[in-house]
Amino acid sequence: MEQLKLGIPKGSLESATVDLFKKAGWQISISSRSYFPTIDDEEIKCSLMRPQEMAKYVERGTIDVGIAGRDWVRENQSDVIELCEMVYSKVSRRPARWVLVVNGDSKVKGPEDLRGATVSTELVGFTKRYFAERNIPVNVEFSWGATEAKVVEGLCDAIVEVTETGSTIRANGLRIVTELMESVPVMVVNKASWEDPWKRAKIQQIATLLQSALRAEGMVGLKMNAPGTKVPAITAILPSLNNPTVSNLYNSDWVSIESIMPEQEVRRIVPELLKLGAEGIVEYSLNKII
Ligand SMILES: Nc1ncnc2c1ncn2[C@@H]1O[C@H](COP(=O)(O)OP(=O)(O)OP(=O)(O)O)[C@@H](O)[C@H]1O
Ligand SMILES: O=P(O)(O)OC[C@H]1O[C@H](OP(=O)(O)OP(=O)(O)O)[C@H](O)[C@@H]1O
Ligand SMILES: [Mg+2]
Repeated sequence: MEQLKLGIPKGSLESATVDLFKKAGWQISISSRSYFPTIDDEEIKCSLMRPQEMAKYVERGTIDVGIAGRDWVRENQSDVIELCEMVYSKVSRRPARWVLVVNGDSKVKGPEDLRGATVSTELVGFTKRYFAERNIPVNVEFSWGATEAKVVEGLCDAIVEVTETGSTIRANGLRIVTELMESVPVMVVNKASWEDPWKRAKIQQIATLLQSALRAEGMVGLKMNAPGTKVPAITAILPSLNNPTVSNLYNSDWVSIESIMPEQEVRRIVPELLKLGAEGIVEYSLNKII
């Protein structure tokens, strides 16, 4: 039987990725010391890999497809297909940002003020390219982690670090000078695997379902009954993906109206719907929007 080799990012994105697969319809279980998670789909074989190395293994064909932050895919400059992006992070649904950071009391206003300075980061290649493109000579030093502490301790003049909520930067009394790049998880595919019809179909199945699970987040369905005469007024104010669905109620001049919308719109729209004569309003949650 054919099998698709799939790389799951170990570390910051690990549990968010497993949660997303669950919403998409696959149960992945990771036992504590094994690097080969089990998945309830015999057509897939999972491996846990560091996102820093994911694109390299995809390029070589060790795995067919992997999920890793775009930051590390760029850093590696690997020859892979970046099939799609998926906007999720460690704790939120916002992109992670790589930022240039200095001490709160530093006088640095922009990257140009860092001529001759030492910049510490895990993302060495990208950071070197960033300063070189701007003709700013800096000494970029590789950091194994806990990078924020280095600028606090005076081991460097600035750092380039990833931030999501900003709480690490705040907790260390640091200041963002500028943003260098936004990063979201991307699905990267081996070029030969993409030419294999079976693998391509399987990869597309996974990508579609992951995307549709993400798309459904924060969205709800709203359904109501209303007098037929009110359809123009109600549909005019009702948010929807395309257009609301309107269907006839049996033996009645009332209709049923149904629409998909962001959950936060509901509290605004319900009083207006009631004013327009809607009744029996039902809100329901969605698993996927395909
Ligand atoms: N706090 C965060 N919020 C959102 N994304 C993050 C966060 N930290 C890391 N990432 C993303 O996760 C991926 C891996 O990050 P990173 O290189 O920091 O490794 P890690 O998984 O956090 O492991 P480690 O604990 O060694 O730092 C990157 O693509 C990065 O953009
Ligand atoms: O803006 P925030 O939400 O505070 O996130 C930023 C922090 O998250 C990452 O650390 P991680 O959790 O990967 O721990 P690490 O020190 O092991 O890298 C990153 O290296 C920052 O330190
Ligand atoms: Mg980290």
